[in-house]
Amino acid sequence: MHVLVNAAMSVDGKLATYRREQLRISGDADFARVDRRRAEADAVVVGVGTVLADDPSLLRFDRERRSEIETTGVPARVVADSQGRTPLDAALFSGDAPIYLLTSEATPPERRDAFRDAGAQVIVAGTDRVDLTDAFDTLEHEGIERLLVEGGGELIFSCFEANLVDELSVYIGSLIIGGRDAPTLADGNGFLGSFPELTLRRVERLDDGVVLRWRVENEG
Ligand SMILES: NC(=O)C1=CN([C@@H]2O[C@H](COP(=O)(O)OP(=O)(O)OC[C@H]3O[C@@H](n4cnc5c(N)ncnc54)[C@H](OP(=O)(O)O)[C@@H]3O)[C@@H](O)[C@H]2O)C=CC1
Ligand SMILES: Nc1nc(O)c(N)c(N[C@@H]2O[C@H](COP(=O)(O)O)[C@@H](O)[C@H]2O)n1
Repeated sequence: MHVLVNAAMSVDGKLATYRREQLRISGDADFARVDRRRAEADAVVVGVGTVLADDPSLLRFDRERRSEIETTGVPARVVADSQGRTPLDAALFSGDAPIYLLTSEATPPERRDAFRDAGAQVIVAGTDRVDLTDAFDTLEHEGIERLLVEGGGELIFSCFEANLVDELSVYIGSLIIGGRDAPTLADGNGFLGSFPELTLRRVERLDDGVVLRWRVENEG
């Protein structure tokens, strides 16, 4: 499986304000670039924090790009949600794209059934928190080869921590958001001593910002 993390952040590294409300950081050209990345993906994944904050549908993608790469259908939508906090009326449950709920044993069986009834395929990996390595393996067995991780900061950190990321692209918008409690590109507990190693591959000016793309030098 190839895992690309893509997000938009301010100059000071924030994904949103301290209120954790959805914020438009990308300009039109960058949103068009994101649509192309989604079109190239088999699935797009977000954390439940993003679902609760943004209620994304994740259905926007460049259909022409998708047909150019001869991929049919709609990219699947995936949520990492250890305790089953995703609302059953979330926008993710609308539309035809397949939905995967990655969860843990902490979600009661009846709640898992409710997600199935709402149309999701439920993947249980981990005891208290989603074990992303196991969950991504299961997605791969389901035929997902190209996975786009959109955030937020907690999920992105965990993907790096589990050594699951192959590429990172970040749009840096020309604004300062500030706030010690605002989500950043990689939150979690933070690394100490051993940091993920990145190689800068591309720098592109877009809208009033810049897109940077790195390859991640994974261990092993
Ligand atoms: N600018 C941008 O490009 C983007 C911005 N955002 C913004 O980011 C903010 C949300 O980010 P954030 O609060 O970090 O939330 P996330 O979307 O990263 O979701 C985090 C939650 O996911 C659940 N989760 C399940 N398994 C794992 C795991 N293994 N590792 C980490 N998390 C896991 C956890 O909740 P639980 O334990 O209950 O399962 C956790 O609290 C919003 O403000 C949103 O607008 C989001 C995406 C892109
Ligand atoms: N690339 C990017 N730039 C921004 O400025 C953003 N706010 C986001 N947010 C992500 O897009 C999701 C919403 O997508 P849809 O409206 O459903 O198409 C949101 O949940 C974040 O993951 N991304």
